[in-house]
Amino acid sequence: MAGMTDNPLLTASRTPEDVDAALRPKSLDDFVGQKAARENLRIFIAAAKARGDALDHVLFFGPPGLGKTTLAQIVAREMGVGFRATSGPVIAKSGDLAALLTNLEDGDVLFIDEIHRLQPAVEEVLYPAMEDRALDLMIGEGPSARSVRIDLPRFTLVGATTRQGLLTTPLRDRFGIPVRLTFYTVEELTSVVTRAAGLLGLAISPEGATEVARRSRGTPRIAGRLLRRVRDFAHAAGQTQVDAHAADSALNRLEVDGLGLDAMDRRYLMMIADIYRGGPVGVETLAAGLSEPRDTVEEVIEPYLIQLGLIARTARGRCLNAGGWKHLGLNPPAGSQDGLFD
Ligand SMILES: Nc1ncnc2c1ncn2[C@@H]1O[C@H](COP(=O)(O)OP(=O)(O)OP(=O)(O)O)[C@@H](O)[C@H]1O
Ligand SMILES: [Mg+2]
Repeated sequence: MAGMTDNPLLTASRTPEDVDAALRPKSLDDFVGQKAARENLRIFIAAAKARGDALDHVLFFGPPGLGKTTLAQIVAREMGVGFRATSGPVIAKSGDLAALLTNLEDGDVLFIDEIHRLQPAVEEVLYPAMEDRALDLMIGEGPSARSVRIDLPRFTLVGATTRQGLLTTPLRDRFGIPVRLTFYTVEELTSVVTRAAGLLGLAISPEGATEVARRSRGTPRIAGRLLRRVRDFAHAAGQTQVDAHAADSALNRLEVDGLGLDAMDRRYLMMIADIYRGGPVGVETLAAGLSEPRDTVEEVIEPYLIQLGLIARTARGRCLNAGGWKHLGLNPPAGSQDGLFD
């Protein structure tokens, strides 16, 4: 499993993943929120264990930072099996995947992050592996070439993706347990923040925890990051406990507004409001204007703004909703798409 990175004391330089690892829940009981997904997984895991079988293949999908990697690790731990991790872009050739598969031990979880980015030739190796626990290898070349089928150990493929829509149908269909992760409620994030503060040894009042939760974009990873920065400001100010006021002033200094939107979110909203009079405007145009890849705009920026109802994705492009104008403190122009005549 994650092994060394689980212990922050053993890692000198911390990548963002290591920082995440310190706060990662280790069991389904520790995992806050996503109640339906959690309870279903609990049942499927118990049933597979009772049958003495591997768990069916699981696909986690949803915006970044909601707990896909965390849940993949928890699945392996709750099943009591080994955890091997890789990611779509890292597997260059079908031979690499074949090697990974043949080296699995009975029951192992093979985690493929960013599974929508697998090469087509690599993906084809997965089909028989997932369906029949078999690998089809070509031996020899030319007219004498023949295909040999090799049996694989029982295993569970756990895939994660921020873009379920980019998965091919044959791949998507081979996951018996698709799990959609959704943004967390403020209440759930308050638990996440309180738990994380405990792990960080930081004293925080319930109101302080709620303030951080409210402004974390529905995302545990952001809650963890903001909490660390709030802790830094509190230390600098010599405060021993973070209360609502301390959290609020720290978050203001981080330019995180009352809805949890950051500078990039506001630039995005301002661009639609200011330059495109509320839209509709195409996502490519917005991405170019923000100097951000289109993927980032669609996967990271937009989902939460849509969830808040500030913008809408329409066939002709993105539009600012009444709530979006209001959040910017602006009035929609007369005759705009939204609000006045709807
Ligand atoms: N339900 C939860 N309770 C507490 N902490 C959580 C929860 N879900 C996620 N976290 C924390 O949020 C951080 C990000 O989680 P994780 O890495 O699993 O997200 P992800 O969905 O895999 O993101 P990405 O799409 O970027 O890979 C981790 O530090 C993890 O500990
Ligand atoms: Mg992840």
